[in-house]
Amino acid sequence: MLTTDQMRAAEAALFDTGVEEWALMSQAGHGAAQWIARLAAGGPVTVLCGPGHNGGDGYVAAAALKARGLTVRVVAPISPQTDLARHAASTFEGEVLSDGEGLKGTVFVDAMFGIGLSRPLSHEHRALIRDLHASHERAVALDVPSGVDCDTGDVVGGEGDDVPHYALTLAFGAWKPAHFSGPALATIGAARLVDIGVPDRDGEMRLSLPERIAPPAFDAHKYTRGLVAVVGGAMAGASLMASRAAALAGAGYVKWLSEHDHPGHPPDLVKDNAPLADMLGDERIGAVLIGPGLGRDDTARERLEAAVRSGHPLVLDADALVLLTPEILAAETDAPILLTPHEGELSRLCDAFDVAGDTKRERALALSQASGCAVLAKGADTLLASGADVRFFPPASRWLSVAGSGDVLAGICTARLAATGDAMQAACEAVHLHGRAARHAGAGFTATMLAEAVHPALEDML
Ligand SMILES: NC(=O)C1=CN([C@@H]2O[C@H](COP(=O)(O)OP(=O)(O)OC[C@H]3O[C@@H](n4cnc5c(N)ncnc54)[C@H](O)[C@@H]3O)[C@@H](O)[C@H]2O)[C@@H](O)CC1
Ligand SMILES: [K+]
Repeated sequence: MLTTDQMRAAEAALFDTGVEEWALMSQAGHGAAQWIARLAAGGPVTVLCGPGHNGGDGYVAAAALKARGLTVRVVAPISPQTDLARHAASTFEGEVLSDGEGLKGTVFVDAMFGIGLSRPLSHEHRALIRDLHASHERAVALDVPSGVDCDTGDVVGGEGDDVPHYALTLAFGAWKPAHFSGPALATIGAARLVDIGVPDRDGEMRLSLPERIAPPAFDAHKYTRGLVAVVGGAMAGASLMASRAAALAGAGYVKWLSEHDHPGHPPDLVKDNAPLADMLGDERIGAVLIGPGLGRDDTARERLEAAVRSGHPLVLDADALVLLTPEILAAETDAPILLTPHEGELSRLCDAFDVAGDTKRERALALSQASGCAVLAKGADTLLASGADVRFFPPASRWLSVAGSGDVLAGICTARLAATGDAMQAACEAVHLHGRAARHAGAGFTATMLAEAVHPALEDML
């Protein structure tokens, strides 16, 4: 995944090796045409071409679609402004209109602006896009929906609903942050990457895709598979649900360290209510979760301090994130710590650690660097920051926006942390397991149902 500046640098590096600009544009346009042809299924296509190279890609796609025998019209409210874009336009031998008056068709292709967008869309351009969107059955955006800032996913000078919804967005050469984060997520639709020959380097920002989870080793026993300790608090239900999710996410043994009882306590979950510091002294513990249902009073703070002092790998969620301060973390050892804040908790933590950022990515990175912890910033556009690295995730089921969903995720994170010993790997595996579990749980599920669905999700990922 590349920012606009990194994308331009990657292209420049390719040109330095002798690759022609036209070769890139040609690959982008032809690659796009293949996708558009599928969506058009023989129906008419209208391509809205802008003045720059995004428009150039549009002309190339239009010519390729026409060569396939489709009816293709180009709408170009601004003529091409560079030699390359003019050359691309010259390859399209069909009808070029200056407005979209009365046009109807199957697919509307938005090739107005890409990474070169430099100011808000004019009212005329916004209206043109809206009208073409309405008069076609499906819409495809080339690189990004026009009007979206590639680096942030913000709508430049507008709100999320100023940009219509696209069935498909075709990213050229590399993902941009806008494809997986920010308000643009509501408009992007399915995102697909079109290869234009930009090499895949091991960059700091990447899209995380599900990888196989390692099954237990042949000589595994419950402790080597991961002993998870879930610290409970005043509201026992939340930590109980997290314990259940941890157990189904592959932990060998889950201990519920709770002073309170709960009627839903299953027989296969060991509960221990000896003094917390004693219980956390168990060397065999692979990872500790604290936060769900913890409470925010002095007792809760003492339990959090004991968990941090224990030196075990940690997942801090919910109330633990409300209580956390740099002073509490000062007791930290070298053990990995994963913070799992939602947007409100992330803001609070940024205040507590005295860091700031314009975007969620920048805030999560700043918090990770200030705290030394990995930061899994949850939400519709979940992302993970660790040191300088950022991982984005494909969008998950919207039904995950239910109370207790975060407790389940925290439980899964802790099981994976106990199994892998690596906060970044654990968080990536957990996000995919959580998303997969939501698919198994279907629609309108509760958090308890989601926790149970972690079981078939794990099987999918083996
Ligand atoms: N360099 C290349 O050869 C390649 C370029 N590619 C395509 O080229 C795009 C980037 O091309 P450009 O750098 O030309 O940028 P764009 O085509 O995104 O837009 C730049 C043009 O739009 C104008 N503009 C920007 N914002 C405007 C606004 N709000 N209202 C009116 N005019 C506005 C600028 O003055 C400029 O003429 C990528 O998104 C991608 O689609 C890729 O296909 C890869 C290859
Ligand atoms: K576009």
